[in-house]
Amino acid sequence: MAAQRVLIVDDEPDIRELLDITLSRMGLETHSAATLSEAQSAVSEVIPDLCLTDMRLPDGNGIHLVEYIQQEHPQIPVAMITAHGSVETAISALKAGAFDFISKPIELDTLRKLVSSALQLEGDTSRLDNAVVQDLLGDAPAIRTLRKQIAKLARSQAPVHIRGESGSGKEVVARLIHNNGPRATGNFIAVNCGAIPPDLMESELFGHLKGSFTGANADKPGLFQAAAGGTLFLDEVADLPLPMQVKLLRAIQEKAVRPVGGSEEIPTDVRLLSATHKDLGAEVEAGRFRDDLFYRINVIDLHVPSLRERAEDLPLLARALLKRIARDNGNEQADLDDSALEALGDYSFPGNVRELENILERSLALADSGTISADDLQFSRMTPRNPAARTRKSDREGMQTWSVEEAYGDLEGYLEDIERQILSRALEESRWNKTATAKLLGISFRSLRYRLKKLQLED
Ligand SMILES: Nc1ncnc2c1ncn2[C@@H]1O[C@H](COP(=O)(O)OP(=O)(O)OP(=O)(O)O)[C@@H](O)[C@H]1O
Repeated sequence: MAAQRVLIVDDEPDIRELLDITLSRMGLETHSAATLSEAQSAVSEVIPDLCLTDMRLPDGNGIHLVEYIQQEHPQIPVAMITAHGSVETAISALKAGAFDFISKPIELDTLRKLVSSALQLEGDTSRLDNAVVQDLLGDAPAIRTLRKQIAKLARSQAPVHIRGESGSGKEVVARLIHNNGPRATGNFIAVNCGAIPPDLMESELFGHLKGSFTGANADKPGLFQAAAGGTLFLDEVADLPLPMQVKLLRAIQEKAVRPVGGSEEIPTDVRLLSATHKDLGAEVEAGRFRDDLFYRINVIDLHVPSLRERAEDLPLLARALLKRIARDNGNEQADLDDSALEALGDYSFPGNVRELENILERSLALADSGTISADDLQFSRMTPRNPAARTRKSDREGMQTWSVEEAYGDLEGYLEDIERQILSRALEESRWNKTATAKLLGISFRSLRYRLKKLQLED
């Protein structure tokens, strides 16, 4: 097999030589260029399998080369060589489409790892595209764009922040980025930052040494260590307490973690993906999320559309998910009739695809035959279908606003409708945990139960 080709772009002869020797020892064929214009011609002549470029070149900068390659030969991965500590440059390179960066002075071990992982990216991408279609169901334009972004980002090592409502598929997207990239053979570790008690968080993430606190009976590695060579997915990252945000930022900056009770830092090699259903920018403005951490984890920002934003996908999703559920239950036949599809189309799905799955699972269990009809969906028990027919202005967040005129003739019904919306939103915010919902609304658990029952929101 012909050796893979690497194009080295740097105006310093010493660095070119160092890279040349190291890469040749890895069995690679090297080509070099000292300027931006030389590099652009070499890219078209050599069509390398990888390009390593310095940031500062005598006739331009490396970002231009990244952009040029993205435009002309998007299949070629580019890694940027940056000056020590210049985070801004590294981030601009990643945003422009570089798959990774390495800072000077170049550590040869890091260089070898970077090059090996970049060259593993070569291969049959049609298989990957199929996997993305299968796992991320949908045909709406926003989903098609998302698939393309996933395929591209899977090749990169850049931190990606995934935004989207609860249950919209953020974790599905994170897994696809991991599974289709060079770290696929490593672990994908997902951690829900909102679910770990704050006093255990440091030890969960970074590990602890035996005896470091009561109950620490043995050394325990943390999630960073478990994800080494793979991907760490920080779900609900907005829920990280501020002191923990400082420690996380440090771990990202130093690429090392210090276990609780330890005095030494342990190097880590993880790709960081994160997600939240909150508006992280607004959390920064409100002082609840550190802007320096935001800047580090939000290098690339992906938006997963809510089910409402892609209503045209509903029939396809419902049928495919139902098939999956039926198969898992040992049933071969399952379908939805037109009345069921119409009823689903009328519903707003605050819990998105997860809620759709739950509704279908419950309906299939209730249906007399393998075909689900509108009655089996039992929407009357849980959704305000009739009151929701009132059309009202929506505010920025999609929460409805009230108007006096609309209450005329049915004040009780109107107030109930508003209360129902508030409860649905609070339930969603608290991920359907009723204790947390009651706390959020400042009412007792009993009172919440009573209201859910009264408003037929109980499932
Ligand atoms: N496009 C999709 N195609 C197929 N299944 C999907 C899709 N989107 C979501 N799902 C399914 O919906 C459920 C919820 O998805 P996921 O856990 O990824 O959502 P999430 O946005 O991470 O939720 P949360 O904010 O609650 O963590 C999962 O069972 C997932 O398989």
